[in-house]
Amino acid sequence: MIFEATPLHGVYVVEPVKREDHRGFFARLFCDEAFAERGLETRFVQANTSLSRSRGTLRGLHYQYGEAAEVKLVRCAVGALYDVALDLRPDSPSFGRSFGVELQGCRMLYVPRGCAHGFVTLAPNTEVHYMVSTPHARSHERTVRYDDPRFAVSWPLAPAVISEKDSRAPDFDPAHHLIETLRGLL
Ligand SMILES: Cc1cn([C@H]2C[C@H](O)[C@@H](COP(=O)(O)OP(=O)(O)O[C@H]3O[C@@H](C)C(=O)[C@@H](O)[C@H]3O)O2)c(=O)[nH]c1=O
Repeated sequence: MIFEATPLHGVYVVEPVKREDHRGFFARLFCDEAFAERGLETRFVQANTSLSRSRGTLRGLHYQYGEAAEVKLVRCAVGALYDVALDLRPDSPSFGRSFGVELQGCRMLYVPRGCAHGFVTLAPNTEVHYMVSTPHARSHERTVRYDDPRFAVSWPLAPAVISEKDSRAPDFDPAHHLIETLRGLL
């Protein structure tokens, strides 16, 4: 597996190595040893999937705070998407910056604790699969609005479909977004 560093501390684009033959290919999507060698999370407790019917469906930017902070390993299983990590760790050298990458095929994004995550779909009927390191904790969820002026995330297209929760997320406020609970996660 190839781990490409990004401008965000601890965020990696993960490229599985494909072993090709006349049938097609084989690739590892997760390898405990390869992740452990790089000090990355190896314990995932949930594998999630979502289907977005329309191109331009935007989900995010979501994270869990405090003890519920979670690592995500995200892959687009069907279709294509533009995946974004936003660094909310106050003590991170890349605090406040975002990184986006197109995911399709085997390419994945590793999103560490303390980063918010979201995506916009680039094709109809896009299916996302992602593993998370901490159980879902509704009481510890926060959303940064996709168009929050504080972060000015650059999206490749305007959202055509978005949940009410995501469109109504309040403007960034360190107290509401509890970013102090994301200190010390580096
Ligand atoms: C995330 C999650 C949601 N749910 C429920 C809550 C709700 O009824 C329904 C849909 O939830 P949401 O609207 O939050 O789904 P969605 O907007 O797809 O949320 C996801 O967005 C992406 C960007 C992420 O990074 C994920 O961690 C997750 O937050 O599923 C669970 O039961 N378990 C879970 O782990």
